[in-house]
Amino acid sequence: MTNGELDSFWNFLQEKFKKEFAVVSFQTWIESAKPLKLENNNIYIAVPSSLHKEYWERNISTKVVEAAYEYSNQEIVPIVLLNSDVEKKMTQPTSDNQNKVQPAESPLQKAHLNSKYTFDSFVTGTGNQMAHAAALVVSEEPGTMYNPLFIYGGVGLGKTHLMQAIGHRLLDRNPQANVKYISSESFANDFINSIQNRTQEEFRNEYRTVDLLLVDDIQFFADKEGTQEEFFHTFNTLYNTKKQIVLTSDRLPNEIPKLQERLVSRFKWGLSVDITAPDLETRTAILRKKAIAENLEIPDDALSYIASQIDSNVRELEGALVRVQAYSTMKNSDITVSLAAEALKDLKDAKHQVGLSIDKIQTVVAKYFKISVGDLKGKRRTKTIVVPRQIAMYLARELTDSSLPKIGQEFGGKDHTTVLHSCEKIAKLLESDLNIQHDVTNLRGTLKQ
Ligand SMILES: Nc1ncnc2c1ncn2[C@@H]1O[C@H](COP(=O)(O)OP(=O)(O)OP(=O)(O)O)[C@@H](O)[C@H]1O
Repeated sequence: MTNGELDSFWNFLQEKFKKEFAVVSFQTWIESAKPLKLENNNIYIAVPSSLHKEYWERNISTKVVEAAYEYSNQEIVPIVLLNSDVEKKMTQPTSDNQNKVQPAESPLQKAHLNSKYTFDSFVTGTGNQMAHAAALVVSEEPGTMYNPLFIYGGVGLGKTHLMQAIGHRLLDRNPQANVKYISSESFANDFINSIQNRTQEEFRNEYRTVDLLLVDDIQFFADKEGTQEEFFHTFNTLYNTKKQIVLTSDRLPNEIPKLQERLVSRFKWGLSVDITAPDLETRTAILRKKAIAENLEIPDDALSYIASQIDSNVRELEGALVRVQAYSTMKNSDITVSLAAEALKDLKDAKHQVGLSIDKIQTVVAKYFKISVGDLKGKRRTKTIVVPRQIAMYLARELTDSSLPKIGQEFGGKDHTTVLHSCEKIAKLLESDLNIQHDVTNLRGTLKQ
């Protein structure tokens, strides 16, 4: 597809969605969006608010990929932008477009920090007070008091947010500081690439000269011998030059399987703090802050109701808020407790589907991916089997009440931490990977029939 065909593709899309969406939804989400351009198999789409952006990314993007395929047999992936960002870009003075020098990366881009994850937007309460206090100290006196700072706890409880807040604070105080945020998986990939491309010297320079190194989800170092070896040397260099290291994990260092003893002991040199699930008051405060940031008008009793429904994961809590907001737009009515209850009903129903067994999930997933149930339960680690296995575990967690050990047992006697890792992995991929979103949506649909 070329840019010349953009308009007719957009018309095609509109006609298609008109049939699929209710009138109010169509007017709210689709009509307000504008196609900007096609480039490198991406279609750039501008939307009016961050709520629209979230809604598009969760619910519409996959449909656009499907429609594009139907229209042109091509894989076109949408990139959703905010109108305000697009306008800002357009009003920025441009001198000579032809010979334009690429603007230097901002310190935030260079550090790979999410602009939303600051101390200001972080709500403290029982469960995260100690971690918050430690993070503040580290951001003010990096490399001295608690090195490394090790933040651990369950999924979606704010570890990444807090770790990045340290990076923001350091850059606020010293914009020249060399801050680097990276997930442990990207660190491992960078390292492997550096071996393949013979660029180990650059790799080392990049990681061993930072002022603050933030490594997220360090539990994924388990089993990666070479990466652990490399990280050991990175750690030593930074530590010896009094540079700050902050690590997160879903568990304590000594509970991470196959983590070298010398790393375990180093990770314990500083301070380990945990984050536990927030209580109702904190959850309500988090929702209130998010609602204010998004300019949403939601009465306090509705906020408390939403907070009372999701008790263990702040990421899911934020998702519930978006869901309620989308539902109120669709119904064209204000948010009240009863509207919130209606909006979240499906979510609860999904968790308690009568008769849905792990067995059934395995059968459906195996059929969908054209592999056997034995493959799902087995130990083979090829990608074509590992991803379906992780998706099946994720769905078993989402759609049944089975505990992690029970799910592990049903998948050929796997450890509960393997199940946890799989669920987290898929939850993360669902945020960005359109193929996975597509597969999981299809499978949920089939399982609900
Ligand atoms: N105390 C809090 N105040 C405000 N927002 C929060 C808080 N805790 C979590 N969040 C929000 O919840 C979402 C999930 O948080 P985050 O990604 O930091 O979790 P995590 O513990 O790193 O999860 P994972 O284990 O999946 O890596 C983010 O959008 C974050 O901003």
